[in-house]
Amino acid sequence: AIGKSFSSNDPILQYSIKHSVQLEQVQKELIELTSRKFGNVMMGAPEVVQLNQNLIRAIKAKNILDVGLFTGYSALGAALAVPSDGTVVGMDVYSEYFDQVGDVVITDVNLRRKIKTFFQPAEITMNQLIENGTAGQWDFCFIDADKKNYITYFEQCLSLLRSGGIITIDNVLWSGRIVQPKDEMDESTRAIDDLNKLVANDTRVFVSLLPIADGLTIALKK
Ligand SMILES: C[S@@+](CC[C@H](N)C(=O)[O-])C[C@H]1O[C@@H](n2cnc3c(N)ncnc32)[C@H](O)[C@@H]1O
Repeated sequence: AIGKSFSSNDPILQYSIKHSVQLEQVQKELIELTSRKFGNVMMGAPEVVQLNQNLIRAIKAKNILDVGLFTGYSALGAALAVPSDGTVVGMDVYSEYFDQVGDVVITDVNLRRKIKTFFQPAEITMNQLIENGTAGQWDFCFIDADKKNYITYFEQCLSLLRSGGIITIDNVLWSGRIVQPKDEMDESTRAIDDLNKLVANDTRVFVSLLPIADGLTIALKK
């Protein structure tokens, strides 16, 4: 039953969603406008974003990195879960998606001001955060951008996180393509497989790989 709840009719998955996912009005509006303008293929699954929110609440996270902003669904979830002085750094190479959706539906100023956007390659933004002396000061990081840079993002997030902070990584099962023979994999599949192998053997983190949605890894920094 691997797949996002948006695109799978699996009855057990739909039962799980029906008995757990709770969306605020602003999240429903963001999903609706994203689907209408850009489709929902790139959008984070509600079950993943809500799990992120619950992890954020559990560790009392305040400072969040959102690697792959798109229209803002995962960033909005994080902004709803952090306290009023929390910050969510949203990173994307394109501003159009967020300009046309997140910025339109997130009208509550207290919510909107928590989200800071950086429209350039995420690798550059995170290098700047490291150069600015904020390594070790971030609480939670969601990696959901271009797959070929996943190992780079994992290393940067690990530098930026405090001990006890959490990284979640989306699409680690890549619609099941992850179990193909290595020589049949395309560049993205290979990059995700390389990351999965690295994380599984990484003594700097405690790890879980959950087969929910398109596969989600949870890595807790020791
Ligand atoms: C799967 S979408 C993110 C979905 C989002 N997290 C959500 O919950 O809806 C991936 C995003 O990564 C962005 N992206 C691609 N390459 C990037 C890069 N080098 N740096 C930052 N963002 C990038 C894409 O433009 C796209 O908007």
